[in-house]
Amino acid sequence: MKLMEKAPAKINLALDVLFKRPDGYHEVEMIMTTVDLADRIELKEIPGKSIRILSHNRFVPDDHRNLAYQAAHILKERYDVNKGVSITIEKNIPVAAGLAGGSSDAAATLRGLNRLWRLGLSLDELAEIGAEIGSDVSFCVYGGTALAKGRGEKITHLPPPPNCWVILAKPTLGVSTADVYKRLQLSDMEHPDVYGMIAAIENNDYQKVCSGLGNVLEQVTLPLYPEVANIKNQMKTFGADAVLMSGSGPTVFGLVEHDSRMQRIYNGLRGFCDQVYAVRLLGTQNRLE
Ligand SMILES: C[C@](O)(CO)[C@H](O)COP(=O)(O)OP(=O)(O)OC[C@H]1O[C@@H](n2ccc(N)nc2=O)[C@H](O)[C@@H]1O
Ligand SMILES: Nc1ncnc2c1ncn2[C@@H]1O[C@H](COP(=O)(O)OP(=O)(O)OP(=O)(O)O)[C@@H](O)[C@H]1O
Repeated sequence: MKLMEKAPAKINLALDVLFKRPDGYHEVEMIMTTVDLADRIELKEIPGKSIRILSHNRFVPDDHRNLAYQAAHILKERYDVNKGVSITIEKNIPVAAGLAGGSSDAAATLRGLNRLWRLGLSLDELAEIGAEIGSDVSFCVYGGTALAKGRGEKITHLPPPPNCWVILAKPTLGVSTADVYKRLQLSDMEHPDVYGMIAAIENNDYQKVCSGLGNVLEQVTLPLYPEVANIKNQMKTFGADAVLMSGSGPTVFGLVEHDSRMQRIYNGLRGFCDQVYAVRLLGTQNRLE
């Protein structure tokens, strides 16, 4: 028996850090939403009891370091599953990009194995397990649009944002999330208006979503990697309505309403950036089948 799960990327429309916690993590308030750029996860029963990871991407680990492996391992141990599984990851989301690719693969593996192994767990239960794997995994279990608090695992669902194109551009460099958080200076920080962003989404107000975009981690990543600031500027010059770095970077996203302008920005960026995507917001939540 085998089945497929889609693992979509996320962007952060707002990302604020409130303080550093005694456990070393940072207390955050983020508005996350999924976009239509997705890895595809194939889960297949195999003889024996092992967990096998298959991927054609050389940056994706094929052992216990893979977040999808960790998801399968936790479910297997916790629910006494005496079966083997192969997890094939068709990687479409750029790696170490700030788009939660690994987290979404783990979340899709949780949803998929819940079906394959007939565990009968709810999305809330899967999201709780996801939090043990990484801060972005709980959100990725649900997908859609949400306010994420705590270290990212406390999720409040929101309606989908106004419909628009999202142009993603990733410079050819990887960023370590841990390193970015470590370098963050909490004093003199300019905070985005996270609750203003929630109101903008609830009112379906595209202009206010655009004017409210903000990410405190830009204050670390932009000076460290001038290429990211360069891509932001290019996107603005080509005509994006609003531009922001996603997560800890280095991917930059631009919002744009009109098809013709989207095409112009996409073509313009392709001139000097290898990884450019024009995708729609997904906005709505996953459901268990
Ligand atoms: C930057 C974001 O992607 C925005 O969505 C997330 O905040 C990070 O989510 P993630 O990659 O799932 O993060 P994790 O794998 O849990 O943590 C990686 C490292 O980032 C730092 N980290 C992460 C989340 C958080 N709220 N505070 C932190 O300080 C910690 O040093 C941690 O060791
Ligand atoms: N399934 C996976 N796909 C990609 N990378 C993975 C996976 N599992 C583990 N990794 C490791 O995690 C690192 C970060 O990859 P990932 O693509 O998840 O970063 P990210 O998009 O920046 O995540 P986030 O936005 O949650 O911080 C990679 O360098 C890789 O070694």
